[in-house]
Amino acid sequence: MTTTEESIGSAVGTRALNSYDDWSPLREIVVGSAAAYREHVRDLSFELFFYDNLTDDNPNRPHGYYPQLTGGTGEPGAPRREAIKQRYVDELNEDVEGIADVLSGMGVTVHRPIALPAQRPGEVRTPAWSAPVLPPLNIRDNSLVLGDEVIETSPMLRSRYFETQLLKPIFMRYFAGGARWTVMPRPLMTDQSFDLSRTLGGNTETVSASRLSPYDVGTEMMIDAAQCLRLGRDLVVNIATSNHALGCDWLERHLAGRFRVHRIYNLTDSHIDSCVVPLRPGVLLVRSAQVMDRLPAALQKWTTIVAPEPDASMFPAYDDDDLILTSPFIDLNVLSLDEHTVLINEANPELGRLLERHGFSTVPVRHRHRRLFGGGLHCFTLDTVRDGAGEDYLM
Ligand SMILES: NC(=[NH2+])NCCC[C@H](N)C(=O)O
Repeated sequence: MTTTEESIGSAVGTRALNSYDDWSPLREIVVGSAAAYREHVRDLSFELFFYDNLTDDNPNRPHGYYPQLTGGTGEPGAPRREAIKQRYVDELNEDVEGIADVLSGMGVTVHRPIALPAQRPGEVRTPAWSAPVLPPLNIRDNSLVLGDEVIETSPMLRSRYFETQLLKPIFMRYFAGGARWTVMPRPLMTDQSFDLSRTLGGNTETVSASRLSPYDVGTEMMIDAAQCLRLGRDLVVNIATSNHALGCDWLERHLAGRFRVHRIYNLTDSHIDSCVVPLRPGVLLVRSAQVMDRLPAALQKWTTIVAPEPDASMFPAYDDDDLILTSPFIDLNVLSLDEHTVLINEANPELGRLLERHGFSTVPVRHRHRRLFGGGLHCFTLDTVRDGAGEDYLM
């Protein structure tokens, strides 16, 4: 049954929060919501977060000026806003709802975030800045479920600063059922909070124009849950900036004695799940064989399945003014229902055949615009209950 409205405070119908890995039998999951998606707001945090995609994945757009740290046209600091075609939003909604139905049809309890109201999606406001709210679509990014605990991670995008508030009824229910519930320190997130070193040089201009604010405190911790690979009692964390490193310091101290944290550096700009996804103990789906060189030694012994080379024909054709926000490797961002069954994008049958050759069953689902909305099947889902425990898989 798809639960659209949670009865606040009641734990009835919800098992205890328990999710340590990406592969053990899935019982409960949150599926994101794209309702009221309208536009991209090109503020500093957006430009930095999508820097690699903006420069690498939009070949037909002029990209000599990313990131545009001055805030673009108009009043200094006012970010450029770019509308997203309504057809894409409608098709995305159709696909996400279809996937929620597939999951509940397979006996998984599906929870949904509070959907943004279409007419008044609202603003995020802090003393230092404001930004339009982004819908809670890629909910993998800001909530890290580690066993019986959910950690709301320190966000990196201003428009997502309070995204986890939209998961509140769900977290309240797990809390009522005994879960630990933790919020990482929230950054002040002024321009000066960001480590710009990855994005300096090359195509970058006007870095000196990043603005001063009375709320500047220097570099702050900012890290996404989607930078972490969950492997029972081990956590592999991808670090590409000093913002991430501070976030990882926090995670390591918070989890000491319960989980082992392994740092890896610059596997990718941030999220790890279009580079490597574990399919079962001992088996990793990877973007390329080189990914293995950056993983902890114990993981290098695991078998790898290298995802098929992406092919443009697997994606819809987009116009030059459609912003592409993922790499073409996004289809390896699969969701496992158990150690043998993997939800995959139906547009990538080659991946399906490859997984089947390795003994997996696949469930193909439609998700057309994953490149426009920054995430695949793993990104817009958050598994809250699986059977697995905090085992040591890295012995
Ligand atoms: N959890 C996520 N939102 N993951 C999406 C990762 C996409 C990745 N940045 C890419 O361009 O391939």
